[in-house]
Amino acid sequence: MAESGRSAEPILKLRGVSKQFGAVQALADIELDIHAGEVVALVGDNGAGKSTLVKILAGVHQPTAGTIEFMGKPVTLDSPGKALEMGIATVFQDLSLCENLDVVSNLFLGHELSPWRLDEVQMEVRAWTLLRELAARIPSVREPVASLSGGQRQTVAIARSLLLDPKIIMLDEPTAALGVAQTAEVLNLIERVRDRGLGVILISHNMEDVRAVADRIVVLRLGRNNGIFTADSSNAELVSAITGATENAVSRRQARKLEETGA
Ligand SMILES: Nc1ncnc2c1ncn2[C@@H]1O[C@H](COP(=O)(O)OP(=O)(O)OP(=O)(O)O)[C@@H](O)[C@H]1O
Repeated sequence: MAESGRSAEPILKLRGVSKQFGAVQALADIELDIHAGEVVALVGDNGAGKSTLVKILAGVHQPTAGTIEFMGKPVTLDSPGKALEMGIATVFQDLSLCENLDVVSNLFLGHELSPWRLDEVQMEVRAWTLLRELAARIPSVREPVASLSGGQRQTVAIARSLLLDPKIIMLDEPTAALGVAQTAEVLNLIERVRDRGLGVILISHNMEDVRAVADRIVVLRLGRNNGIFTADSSNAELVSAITGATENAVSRRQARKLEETGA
């Protein structure tokens, strides 16, 4: 649970954040810190409150209680535009890409460099530069998005968010439905985004992916914080924090292994 000796103030700090939908308490008393240059995985079972938390940070939902501080100041994220403007970008699972448009057009959709005279060359150069910096494997920026793989689409969606120069990027299940190679591509990309100094919030059900890139793993259970872990934590510890059960298939397998090795 230690914060690995980090001295810098978090970019994003949530304290006592709660959200009620009528009689349903979706989130209760949530604490979350996100620092520059770290990947924080947000994990939890179905209904744990991950989506609700993401939507609060994306300005879609307003919390019913609690405070959100961004760069040391209390803020109100009362619309998606406000969150983006402040520097919190979200890549939702649907990616919101235009299939028939090419990569450059998708990257600059809605924020073309010059609204009066679209400078195609400038946009293309900027697109290439960014994708090269991210070591993204996109065959051509003039390729329509429809012909790209799942991993490449995720890359385009992430790159598009980066053009707004955010401080925090939230990725909602970025590797869901991706194959092994494409997943590796997206995980590499997440590391590059972290190396650019952004705080990354990764929502994922896949513990292997989470362990591969996350600096900290924040577990939510039934709308509450249920522990903060690192990639070194055992699978059994994580599973029991997620499910609330200390006795489960993973812990039994682990106990058997320990017995066999005599450790
Ligand atoms: N708009 C809403 N109206 C009423 N209840 C809601 C609403 N959104 C979420 N909830 C409830 O809040 C709780 C948390 O849901 P949430 O979708 O945030 O969980 P989750 O961790 O994202 O789950 P999943 O992995 O299934 O998406 C659930 O009990 C859910 O039914």
